[in-house]
Amino acid sequence: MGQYAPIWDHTAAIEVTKDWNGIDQVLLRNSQGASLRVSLQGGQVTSWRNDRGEELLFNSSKSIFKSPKATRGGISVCFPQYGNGGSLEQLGFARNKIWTIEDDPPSLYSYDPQGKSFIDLLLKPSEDDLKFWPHGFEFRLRVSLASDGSLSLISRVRNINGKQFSFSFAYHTYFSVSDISEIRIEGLETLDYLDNLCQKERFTEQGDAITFESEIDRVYVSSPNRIAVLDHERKRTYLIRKEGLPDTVVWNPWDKKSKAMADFGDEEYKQMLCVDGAAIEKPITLKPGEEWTGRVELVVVPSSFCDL
Ligand SMILES: O=P(O)(O)OC[C@H]1O[C@@H](O)[C@H](O)[C@@H](O)[C@@H]1O
Repeated sequence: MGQYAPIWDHTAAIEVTKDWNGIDQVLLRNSQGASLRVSLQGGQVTSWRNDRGEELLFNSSKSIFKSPKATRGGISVCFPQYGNGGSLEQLGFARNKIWTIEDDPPSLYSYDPQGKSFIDLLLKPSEDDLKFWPHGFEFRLRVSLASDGSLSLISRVRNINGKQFSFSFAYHTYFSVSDISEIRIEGLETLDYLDNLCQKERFTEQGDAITFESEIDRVYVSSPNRIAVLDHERKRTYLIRKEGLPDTVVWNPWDKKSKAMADFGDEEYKQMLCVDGAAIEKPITLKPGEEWTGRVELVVVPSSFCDL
């Protein structure tokens, strides 16, 4: 295993290979042996491993690996729609498109690349996309792996249209957990949420942490920028730090009775939990020439070090 290198040559830590559909996927590694893999199919992060090689993201064993759809698991970028309330496919088209690698993107304000390996991806609408969503945009996604193994995603959406447009957004993140009934989420207590299981009715969270004993599908609105997912059995806590993303989606389908999900095993709900940094309640509006940035950083710490 490599030594800690304060200045990590990120280009040396990147490998591009083909997946089984012949689509490029990028493997990022850090000097400690952690890794992450991102596919040009959807810009989806399909794997994130710590320095012991343990997978931190859930991927369904029944995922249908057939382009052009996002697979069930990992982290997918939901844009320009979240949910199935709009005219587009559920969770938007960005995750079902082929992205390109951008070698020299416009520089990122306040980004410190030291010790990180990263890749820049770009999505522009095709003529076909413009028929369904007639707004010119450039979507830049930087996926980074830091020397401590943390993962960050930075999205930049620029309006290159003559008119303003609005969109909603989420990093749809399937965490791998030991057993959903043992998991707690801290940081969302006392907040209002829109309950997707009750036609988006608004409720206020009453518990002092979120725990799971049945299906949950909620959008916590105006949530804090730091949230913790505690997995006692694995003695591991996921810290979610977000910026530019006011909401947090929490979803576990439980025994999937309410949904027909062919790409999901009967018992797999026990090993997954989606917690998504998002902008849903109030869509983002961009005037011509404006750019929006939404960032999330995922850090894993031993449970005893959890500090929001
Ligand atoms: O099947 P996907 O695209 O991974 O998304 C599944 C779910 O994602 C959740 O975040 C939504 O709130 C659910 O309503 C939805 O069904």
